[in-house]
Amino acid sequence: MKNLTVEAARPYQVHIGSGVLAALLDEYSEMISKADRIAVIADETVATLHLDHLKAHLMNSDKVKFKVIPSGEQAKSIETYMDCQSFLLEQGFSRKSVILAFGGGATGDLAGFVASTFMRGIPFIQIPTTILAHDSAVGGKTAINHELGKNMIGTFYQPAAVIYDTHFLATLPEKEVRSGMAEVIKHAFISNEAWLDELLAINDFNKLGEEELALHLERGIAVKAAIVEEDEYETGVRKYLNFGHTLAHAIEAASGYGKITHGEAVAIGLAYALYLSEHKKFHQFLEWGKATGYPFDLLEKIPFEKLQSYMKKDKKTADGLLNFVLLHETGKPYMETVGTGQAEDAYTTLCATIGEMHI
Ligand SMILES: NC(=O)c1ccc[n+]([C@@H]2O[C@H](COP(=O)([O-])OP(=O)(O)OC[C@H]3O[C@@H](n4cnc5c(N)ncnc54)[C@H](O)[C@@H]3O)[C@@H](O)[C@H]2O)c1
Ligand SMILES: O=C(O)C(=O)C[C@@H](O)[C@H](O)[C@H](O)COP(=O)(O)O
Ligand SMILES: [Zn+2]
Repeated sequence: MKNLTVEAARPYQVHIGSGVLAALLDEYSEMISKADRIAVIADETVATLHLDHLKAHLMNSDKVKFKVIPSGEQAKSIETYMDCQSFLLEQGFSRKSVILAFGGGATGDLAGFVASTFMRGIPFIQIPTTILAHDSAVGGKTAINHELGKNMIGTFYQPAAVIYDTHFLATLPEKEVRSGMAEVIKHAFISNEAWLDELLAINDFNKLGEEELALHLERGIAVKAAIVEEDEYETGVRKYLNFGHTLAHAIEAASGYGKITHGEAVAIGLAYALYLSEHKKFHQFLEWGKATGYPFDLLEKIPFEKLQSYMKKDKKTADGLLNFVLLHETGKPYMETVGTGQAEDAYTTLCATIGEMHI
């Protein structure tokens, strides 16, 4: 098992390894057993596949209550948020209670937001179950979506711990593996060329061994943790973690939340940002995306005007100007304001390139 401390204002540990859940629940048993109530918030799919396993290692007590929420982006709705708050109130939760977020990034973002606002904040532990959640479970961004923009309502609220048992990843469908690997390669692009080259050499995610995957997740977590430690509240360098996201979030909102996975949208956003950066690996990244099955062709199905209206509401936008994370080179991100004309030209060229490459 690997352990990493995130030195945020309130430091916490990220534990990662295969089959580590039981030992770690034991490690946090004092915090959990001291709570007057414990809510396990799990999405439907994860509950069906893995809740029995979690239950087997959790204390068997009436204090533990289970709240099953819809799978995917539907979890990040105001309705699910209010449903969870009502559940906590009805079940007698108090300021001495704890929440366990059991699922992928959608569950973690929702449960974190619930925890950060219930009675002005109670502790929560992230128990992530997706590859993508190596990113979402660390760093303390919580959120729900608004029809006008992704993650528009949320807080910065760090978890008390992250218990990442990679055993759960075995049941992920291929689409979700692909989605998660987009955030892994994002972390590589903003940090390390040699690691990036290793990832670009993968042409079939099915061939990724468990140990190899765990190594990539650990590297991604280390990159994220270092940036969060430097800039927890995103006044500066934390924006670099948003590489590819200005367009990605616009695609997710414009196509309807959940129609395309977050990671698939991020992959398209990365291609766009690489083009704008005139990055030497732009074409290589498109080839990699083609081999590994990212749906780049979805981009041309959404008119630029629609994307632009969402991008103008991006959290990095100021005074109506589009601000993108770009790369001088791998590992050297910077912020750049891009004019509407240039943004539209880049969209048109990217769509044409994707068309020519038949992806
Ligand atoms: N807070 C952050 O810093 C941050 C970072 C990145 C992404 N995000 C957010 O995270 C969300 C995406 O996270 P995600 O990709 O984990 O999505 P998700 O939570 O929607 O999970 C994806 C799908 O996989 C299923 N699933 C989860 N674990 C499974 C398992 N072990 N086996 C089989 N199926 C499983 C889920 O039920 C869901 O249908 C987005 O909303 C994104 O905005 C947040
Ligand atoms: O942790 C961060 O900071 C990130 O930007 C990580 C992103 O991968 C993630 O999708 C995040 O939720 C985006 O945040 P937002 O502030 O742009 O909504
Ligand atoms: Zn993301």
